[in-house]
Amino acid sequence: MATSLSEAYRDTTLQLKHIIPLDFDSIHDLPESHVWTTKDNLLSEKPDVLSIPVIDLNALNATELVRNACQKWGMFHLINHGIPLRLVEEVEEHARRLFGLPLERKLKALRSPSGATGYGVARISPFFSKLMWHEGFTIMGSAVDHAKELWPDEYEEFCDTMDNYQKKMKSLAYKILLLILKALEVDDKNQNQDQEINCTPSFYQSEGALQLNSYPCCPNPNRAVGLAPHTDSLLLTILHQNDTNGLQIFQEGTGWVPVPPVSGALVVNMGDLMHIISNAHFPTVYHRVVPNETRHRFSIAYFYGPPTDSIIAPLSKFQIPCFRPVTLKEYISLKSKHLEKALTLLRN
Ligand SMILES: C=C1C[C@]23C[C@H]1CC[C@H]2[C@@]12CCC[C@@](C)(C(=O)O1)[C@H]2[C@@H]3C(=O)O
Ligand SMILES: O=C(O)CCC(=O)C(=O)O
Ligand SMILES: [Fe+2]
Repeated sequence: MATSLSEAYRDTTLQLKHIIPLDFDSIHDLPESHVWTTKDNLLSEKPDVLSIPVIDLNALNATELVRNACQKWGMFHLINHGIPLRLVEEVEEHARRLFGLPLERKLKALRSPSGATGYGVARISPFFSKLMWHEGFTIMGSAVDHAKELWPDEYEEFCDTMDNYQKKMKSLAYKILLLILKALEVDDKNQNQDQEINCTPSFYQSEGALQLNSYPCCPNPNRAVGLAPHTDSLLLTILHQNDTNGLQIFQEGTGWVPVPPVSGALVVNMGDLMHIISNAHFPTVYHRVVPNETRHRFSIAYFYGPPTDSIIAPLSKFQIPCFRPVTLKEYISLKSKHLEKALTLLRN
């Protein structure tokens, strides 16, 4: 039987400091464990002169807009995406309620040392010597087991909302994937011949994962990091951010560019697998989150990827593939050992 996404993420055992977040409620000064050096966090940030494009999913020229955005940024804001605002707000409210619980309650749903789901710090944490001003909650499939640990008697509404959101995200992600494949000029004729594209129905079987992120107000935001720079591993990520700045993406030659929230829009960014199938035409987005002194940031990220036994390779229209084929399972394992270097290891 194919390995599930959560099993594929279950191969490393972590130290507790790389699982248990800080008790943010009881902290008034930035602890030494969370002080990053200038080199880590103060790379110059550009003012808002550059902005990530806003694309209407129903625009007649959506394919072209997506192609340009993916080539230049690997990212765009999406409007007219069809996800009811009410549902997005409900997910955000549940996230607020969850992270608002006292630490000892949240620890009941702590991710196990070799587990993939539940409450904890970001998975990339062991790669950095300092800890992040962040707490997360990861859902793969049903959230019921962890939700029962948090709220033994009233977990159903949380689970229903998360299920509904994941279902809607999955079909939106599939629509976006088709648009991106079109942008890569995989025409319908090719689609029938192209083995990788023939995999798209199996992409639809993908489980995806949902990550609730919380970045509490930070006493010394200039010396702390919300989420350390990283790229997302799967095909694409669909992100909702509350009305609080913090997300930034790195552009070669420019530096860190802020991605302020656009009301009603969702942020779509390319992940490592899209970089591979596009034969490096689309960058995988290197991004980070900086903390805020007065505002508590929440974000909801949906990671979309094919089943873990799928083979990921540059589309066959690219005659000189710059990456070797890899199964998603193998890629997850490479990434958990080598982080950003995983992609380089696949270069032909
Ligand atoms: C399906 C995914 C995608 C994961 C791992 C797993 C569940 C949690 C996701 C994140 C969320 C936070 C950033 C990241 C880098 C992390 O540390 O955990 C993401 C990672 C990835 O995109 O690699
Ligand atoms: O909070 C954010 O905007 C970023 C979240 C993120 O990068 C992630 O969950 O992978
Ligand atoms: Fe990310």
